[in-house]
Amino acid sequence: MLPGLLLLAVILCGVTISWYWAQVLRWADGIPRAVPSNRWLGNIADFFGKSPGEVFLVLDRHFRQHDRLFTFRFGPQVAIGITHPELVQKVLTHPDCQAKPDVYKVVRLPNGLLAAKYDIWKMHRKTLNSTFNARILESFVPIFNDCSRRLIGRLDRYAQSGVRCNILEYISACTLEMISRTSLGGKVLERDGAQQFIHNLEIALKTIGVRIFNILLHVDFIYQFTELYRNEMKAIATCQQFTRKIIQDKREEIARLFDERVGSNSPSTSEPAAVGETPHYRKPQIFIDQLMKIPLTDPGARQFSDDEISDHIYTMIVAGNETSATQLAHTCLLLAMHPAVQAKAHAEVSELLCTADQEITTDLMKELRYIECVLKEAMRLMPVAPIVGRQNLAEVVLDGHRIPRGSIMLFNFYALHRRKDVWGPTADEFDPGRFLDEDAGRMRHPYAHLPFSGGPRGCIGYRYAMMSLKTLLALILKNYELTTSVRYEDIRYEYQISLNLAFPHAVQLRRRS
Ligand code: HEM
Repeated sequence: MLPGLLLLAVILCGVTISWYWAQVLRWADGIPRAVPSNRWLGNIADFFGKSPGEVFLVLDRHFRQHDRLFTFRFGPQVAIGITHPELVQKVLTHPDCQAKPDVYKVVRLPNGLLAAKYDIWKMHRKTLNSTFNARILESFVPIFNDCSRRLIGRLDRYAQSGVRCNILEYISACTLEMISRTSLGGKVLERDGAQQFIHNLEIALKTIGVRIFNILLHVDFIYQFTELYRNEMKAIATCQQFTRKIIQDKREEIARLFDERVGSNSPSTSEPAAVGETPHYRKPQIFIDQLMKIPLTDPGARQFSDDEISDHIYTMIVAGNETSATQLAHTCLLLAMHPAVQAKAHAEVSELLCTADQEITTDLMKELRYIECVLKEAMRLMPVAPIVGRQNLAEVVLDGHRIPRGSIMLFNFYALHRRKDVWGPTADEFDPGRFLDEDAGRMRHPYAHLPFSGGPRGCIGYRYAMMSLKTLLALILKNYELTTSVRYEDIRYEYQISLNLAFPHAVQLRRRS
């Protein structure tokens, strides 16, 4: 009798839950579904037990199979894949779709732009936009040049020995130096504890990459019992000790400068030139200084706390270093695989740069048009941040479907960048020339090429990235010819914190005379 009643209770529960799910998810019924999909589990089987690289391939397949939008189901949780440039634009620019899904919390920087909740993000983004203006970025040009030259020096031993080199390792060290110097100051890597800081930063970044692809580790209760968690906490504590000291020193320095200035009434060398003079900063406008001076330069803005400053600095490092380094390493590999394109890019650099040690100024960067096309094309084919997510804070209507508040929307820029209806039959080929064709550019949908995402929550550092990467690529090509034995058709991906390769970026370097 009792087992019979229990069975009946289980069946009733199952039917009730099933009915309830069906009611809750009714809004999604008219939207095409990713298949195969199980009635109860949805698409979980498609993702379960797969490596991050395999998850990426599954996502790519689903996004390519749907022209406009579709749903994934993970049990009762629904995510909407947005595939058509028109809808991508609508969502990314929609004022009610600027929040991020919960998964971003693994970044652990609640005040940083990348992962902040909508209200915090809105307030901070408005203030931080000014710290990336054209004049401030121009003040970083000497740092971009200096770091790029140091990279060229470090690569020289590979050119001399002819040994293959994993160019990503060297580029990563260089972009970390750039971002550290522009966000924390010129001498930051000479401070006590700098090597430990770099080492622990790498641990913290790798942890984000591991955790983000393991759904079980998203549950804080489970994660806190793992060794990964303990290592992450130790790494974060060491990094924070390092930056806290810098913040403290900076606060004292700024207070001292302010007192001196009030006393002597003299202008600071780091202030912009007076009206009528060339608008140009005489020394790099370091990010941490900008954050601390905000209440001085904008009396309406409130002062950031130490925690907020720390989160903003780490966010710039997390969002800016690995992405820039990996993107440039992909570009170098693509150029090594395509000698004719490399020759054309080198010809442009040779024409514009008379000597190997000529400074790459902002004016010169504007003239490096083909180099820009090469970078854009590499970002199209191998975008390092291909999957991003948004959550809507109010109902939105997409293609006539009412998407309820709190839904998760996913974008796959890798699939978007290879749509044949946008990019033509050669969509999978590496052809930077397609960005030179202005007519074709005008015809193309503005949201068909989104390596930096788009809308108000797109990358704040895209101009910084383009300037630093142009400088690096121009100097690499001026000094070296790149070759590789890796074939374009053999490219396989691994997904870490960014879209990486399943094998090293192995290139051979030959010094150009
Ligand atoms: C090739 C280099 C880069 C690529 C491909 C890239 C790409 C992206 C993408 C796709 C997003 C949107 C992420 C999302 O919505 O989840 C993003 C956001 C962001 N990026 Fe970049 N990025 C690059 C370099 C940089 C640099 C150099 C910095 C800083 C110096 C930076 C700082 C940020 C920040 C702070 C955000 C969050 C913006 C917000 O939510 O308001 N990025 N980036």
